[in-house]
Amino acid sequence: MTRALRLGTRASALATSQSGWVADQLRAAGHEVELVHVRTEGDVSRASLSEIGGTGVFASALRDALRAGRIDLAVHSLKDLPTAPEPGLVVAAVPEREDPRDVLVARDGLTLEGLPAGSVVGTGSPRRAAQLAEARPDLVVQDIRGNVDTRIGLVRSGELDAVVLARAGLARLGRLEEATDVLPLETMLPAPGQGALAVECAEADTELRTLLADCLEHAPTRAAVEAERAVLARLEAGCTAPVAALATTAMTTTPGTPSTHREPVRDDELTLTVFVALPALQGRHVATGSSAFPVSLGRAAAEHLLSRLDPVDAASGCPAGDPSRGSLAHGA
Ligand SMILES: NCc1[nH]cc(CCC(=O)O)c1CC(=O)O
Repeated sequence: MTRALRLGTRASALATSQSGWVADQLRAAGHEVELVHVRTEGDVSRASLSEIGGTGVFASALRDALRAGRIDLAVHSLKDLPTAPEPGLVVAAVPEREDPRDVLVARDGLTLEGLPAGSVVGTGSPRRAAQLAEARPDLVVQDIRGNVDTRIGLVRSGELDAVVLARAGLARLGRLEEATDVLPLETMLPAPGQGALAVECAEADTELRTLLADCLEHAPTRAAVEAERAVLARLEAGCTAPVAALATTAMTTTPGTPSTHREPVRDDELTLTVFVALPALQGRHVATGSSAFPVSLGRAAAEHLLSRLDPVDAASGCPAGDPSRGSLAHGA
């Protein structure tokens, strides 16, 4: 294939770095790649993620550009991608995932344990807020928005004592040394898909799909994120809730993996840990299954958690009396 590939990217530092990495991989395989900047509502709006539609705000403009044929491929943070399949488009490749853990960026090099009671920790993510409240009920969690630079700036300016960020994002920005603590998985389970990228193109572009899969696909990561996203797809129907999920195979071993997350020894086995903090359903669940059927594993884990709900409300996936509606705000 000799055509020059137009790779659509958001202008943010994180998006540019992720897209640049994918472009470099493709160029190393001998393909010509041009970066095309696309503006999205998620970059422009100062409103909270749930106010501007929750999931998908970062992806929609790139998807419009793909459908219009203005670009050939787009790179998304997998955790920002809605779970519903997008008609006409396909995730042609899921590259090998970065370390999926969250980190703390705190004043004075403090760790989560070292933060004094009453310290103010910023996050815009209900998933992170729920787990912080569990680990350190004596901290004050403050809702924040903005890109990685803005969020770290709130610590540097003294407005906040700390922020929680994805380690992968800092790594991609070359700012990992600013992390003051890597949060263990038993304290802070990441968002489904965290640390992984999705490379999307037109479903009909079979030539490009093959090229992207050959250059970029990492099968163990694909299986893991499919299991994680199947949990999300089953639980997000109708309620705004903090959901964390991480699946690993022997080939995606994460440092600091807790003993509750039984690390599989076989490549064809997937271990999935799920954390949910609905008002009526708090808990963790660990399941193991074949990596050949990741969606079944994820769905079964979600069903197991839902079976703990009141049977009347289990059908909607929402706890009794939960007034919240709309898509799940798992964007960060
Ligand atoms: N919610 C925004 C977002 N989307 C992807 C990343 C980081 C990279 C990744 O997790 O893949 C971040 C920043 C963060 O959560 O700290």
